[in-house]
Parts: sequence; structure tokens; C-alpha cells
Amino acid sequence: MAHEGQNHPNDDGGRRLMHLGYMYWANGTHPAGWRYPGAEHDGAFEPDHIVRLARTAEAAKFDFFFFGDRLATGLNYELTNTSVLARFEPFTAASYLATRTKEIGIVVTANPTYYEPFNLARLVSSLDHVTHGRASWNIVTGADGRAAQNYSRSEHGDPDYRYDRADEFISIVRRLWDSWEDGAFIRDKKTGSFVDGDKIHSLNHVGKTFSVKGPLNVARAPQGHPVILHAGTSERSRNFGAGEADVIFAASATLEDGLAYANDMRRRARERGRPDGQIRILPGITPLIGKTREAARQIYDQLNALIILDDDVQFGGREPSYWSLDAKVGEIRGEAVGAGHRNLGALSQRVGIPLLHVGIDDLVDLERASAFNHAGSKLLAETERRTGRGIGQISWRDLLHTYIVGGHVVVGSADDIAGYFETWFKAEACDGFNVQSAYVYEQLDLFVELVVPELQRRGLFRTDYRGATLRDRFGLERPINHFAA
Ligand SMILES: Cc1cc2nc3c(=O)[nH]c(=O)nc-3n(C[C@H](O)[C@H](O)[C@H](O)COP(=O)(O)O)c2cc1C
Repeated sequence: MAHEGQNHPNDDGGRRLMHLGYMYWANGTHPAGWRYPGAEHDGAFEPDHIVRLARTAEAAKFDFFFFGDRLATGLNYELTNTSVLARFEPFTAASYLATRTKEIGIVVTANPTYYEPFNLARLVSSLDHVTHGRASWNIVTGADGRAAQNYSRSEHGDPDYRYDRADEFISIVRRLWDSWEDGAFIRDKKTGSFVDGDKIHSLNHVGKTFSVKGPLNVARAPQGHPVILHAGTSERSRNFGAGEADVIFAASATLEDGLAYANDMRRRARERGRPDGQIRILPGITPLIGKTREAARQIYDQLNALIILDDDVQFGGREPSYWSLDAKVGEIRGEAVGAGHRNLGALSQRVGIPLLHVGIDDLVDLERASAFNHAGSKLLAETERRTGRGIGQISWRDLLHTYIVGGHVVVGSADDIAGYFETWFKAEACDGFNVQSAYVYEQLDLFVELVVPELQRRGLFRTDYRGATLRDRFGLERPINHFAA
């Protein structure tokens, strides 16, 4: 995509600075976060709960506040993620937030599989107007296939169908955003001329899935094109993100994976003719912060103690043969570990050795640990990292907890967290992070009070906002209108 003027890969006089987003989860990311003493647990339908979080993030100069979304729900989310079970429609929540914040970007997730391009172009552009250029659209192809049943479809569609549709969709949306040139409005009371017809364009698009005549009925947005985010991990997702996204919401959870993913995305972006520095990679992360490292570890253990395991913690109510190692029923990929998988049988599948004769509170022994598969070794290393305990101190329950919590969690003091961020950032495994809280509000408050100043002290994060729009925060130029070019 063409841009006006030069690129600005760095934000601050040539110094590379980190970007921070805050991903909103009403009850935090930890599956039992809502049960933690003192944690918010009934704020999902109280808009000022969102304002409280967004203003905290804004005071700390975060780039954006992020609304994820899904288009279906079910009781499975009760155990895995109560924040997803029931929540506000994101454009509605974003519009409310727009009137109660001034600087912070607002990211709205919307899935093109279940929208029409005209409809979504209008929503995102309107949000950009009401926020004076702070809007962003996170394009996802849909994590919950049950959406089809809510949208009169026989099926969710395979990834190729959804990404083909997304490709055509975004090209239409961009042209709709351009269908009004800047300066299309004359509004001359004397002559009675309201608009310049030469600056308003039809698309006359007829494609594989969509036919859209245009023009849009919204003036060109303050940012021209609001900032585009994308989240996904597959080949098609990477290609889509490399071609279209300004910011990638990544799922990498180790430095090695993060670096490989970031290099891969930068290479793909270059292959599509995009100059370096045009694509920002922000992995999701849940920093679990305590006043000291020990305090943080205690919080992690306390949270985990609130996780509900299966009543039959040995086999989840199934025959032992169900969990035989070649049965391949352990993990539903990409989804949190829910009911029926919170037992030692499921864990045995994960780590690749039978656990028929161990007790949940027995300690993991070196002999069994040495026989773990790759996933099992990673799970053990992750448990050691989070708890600070080693073999001889870690129980099977601890391992099961790490398995259930999953994700990208870093437990420690503010100094530990800042050090972790710095390592990833300086290795260029990312351009910042999409920060999430294990529970609210305390964890965001601690991040803002303790971690942000430490990042600033290390010269890694801005101390004030610059520019007016979200594109400005990312050092991205306003796209040239391709009808005018
Ligand atoms: C970090 C991350 C965040 C995501 N957030 C959402 C979301 O909020 N809503 C949604 O429907 N899908 C979300 N997705 C799912 C993607 O849209 C995509 O459907 C999923 O990853 C499977 O597609 P893929 O094979 O292309 O990666 C997310 C994916 C990742 C990796």
C-alpha cells in the first residue's frame, strides 16, 4: 500500500521505543482470576468498569485498548474464560469509551466471515471519526465455529474459504474508505455547492463473494485507513497479516518462537514490497506482578489453587484406556483446557508417559520427567519458571495447573517483568506487547505503578504521547487515497 511521505520506523528521534496495548478481559486471563480475593468479577456489563481500566492504561501512555470478540458462546467458557462467556458488542463498548478517553487508541475485533464489507467499512470509519483518529480494526477469521449457527449458515467454512473471503473483503473496505477523497466536502453556503462530485468514487466491485457498488456514506476517516491489526498463526494468516496488517497480535510464548515468528513475518512483509518497520509485532502476555518475586509466585499459586479440576482427578470419569497414549484425545488445539481434560489422564497424554499410579499431589520425579515428550519437557520448564520450584518440589497438580492456565505468563517483580520485556524487545522478537491481566484491577494497577516507570527508566517506553492519531503513535503515515493517486 502506498503512503504519503517517508516511513518512520522509529518513534523518538531515531530511538526505537516499545508499543504497549492493553487487552481487555472483564475478569482477567487466568481461568480462576475472577475468584481471586478482591478481584472484580461482576464488571462485564458495567461500562465504567471498562473506563476505569482504559483510563489507567491511558495515564500510562499505552498505545491502545483492545476489545477481542467471538460471535458465539457456550457453557464451556465458564471454566476456561468467563470473560468470553458473555460480553459487550465491541463497537458499542468502543463508542462509549471514545467519549471517556482522549488519547489512547481503541481496537475493535470484527470477523469478516460474518459481516458485509459495506457494513464494517462504515462501522470502523465512524469509530475513527468519533475517536478523532484513534480507531483500529483487528481482523480475525473466527476462533469459535459455532458462530455459523447464529448467522444462518450451514458451516463456519474452512480456513481457505474464510481467508479468501477476508482477502476480497479488505480490498473492498480499503476502497470504500477511499471512496470519499479528502476535500470532497465544499459546503459553500453562497454557491449552494455541498460536495465535489469528482472526489466521490464508485467501486463497482463484482468479485468471487461480494458485489459492492459504493461509494461509502461516510467521509474519509481521520486516519485515512484506521490501523489494521491481525491475529492468527496459520500459513494463510501469516500471509494475510504480512500483506495487510500494521500490527500483528502474536501468540508466541517463548523467545525462540517469538524471534522465529517475527523474522518470518518481516520476511513475508518484505516479499510483499513493504518497507521494514511497517509491520509491528506485539505478542500477547500476562505479566503476573508482585511487589517482590516471591510475592508474585505466591499470587500464582493462590490463583491456581482456585482452578476447578475434574471431580475424578485421576481419569476425568473415563476408563483408563481412554487416556492411552495413542488415543490422541488430550488437547483441543488452540483452546483452553476445559472440563473433562482437567485430570491426570489428560496430563499423561500431554507429557507422553502413563500416570496411572501417581497421586495428584505426589512430586514429579526425575525418572518420569526424563521420559517426558517435548511438550512435557516444555511444560515442566514453564512450571519451574513460573513457580521458582524445581524437580523434587513440583507436584503433578502444579504441572496440571500450568497446562490449564497455558498462555504467555511471566511471574515476577516489576524488575523481572521489565527485564523480560527488554530481552524480547532488544532481540527484536517483538516491537512491544499486548498486555493482559490475570485478574483485575490490581494487576493492571501494579503494571502501571511499577513496570511502566521501570520501562521508562530503561529508555524503552514513551513518557508522553506524540501526534494525534493511533497511526502517529505507530509512526505510520496516512495512506494515500488510491482514487486520488
Ligand atoms: C493472539 C490471537 C488472538 C486472537 N483473537 C481472536 C478474537 O478475539 N476473536 C476471534 O474470533 N478469533 C481470534 N483469534 C483467532 C484467529 O482469528 C484465527 O481464527 C485462529 O487463530 C485460527 O486461524 P489461523 O489458523 O488462521 O490462525 C485470535 C488468534 C490469535 C493467535
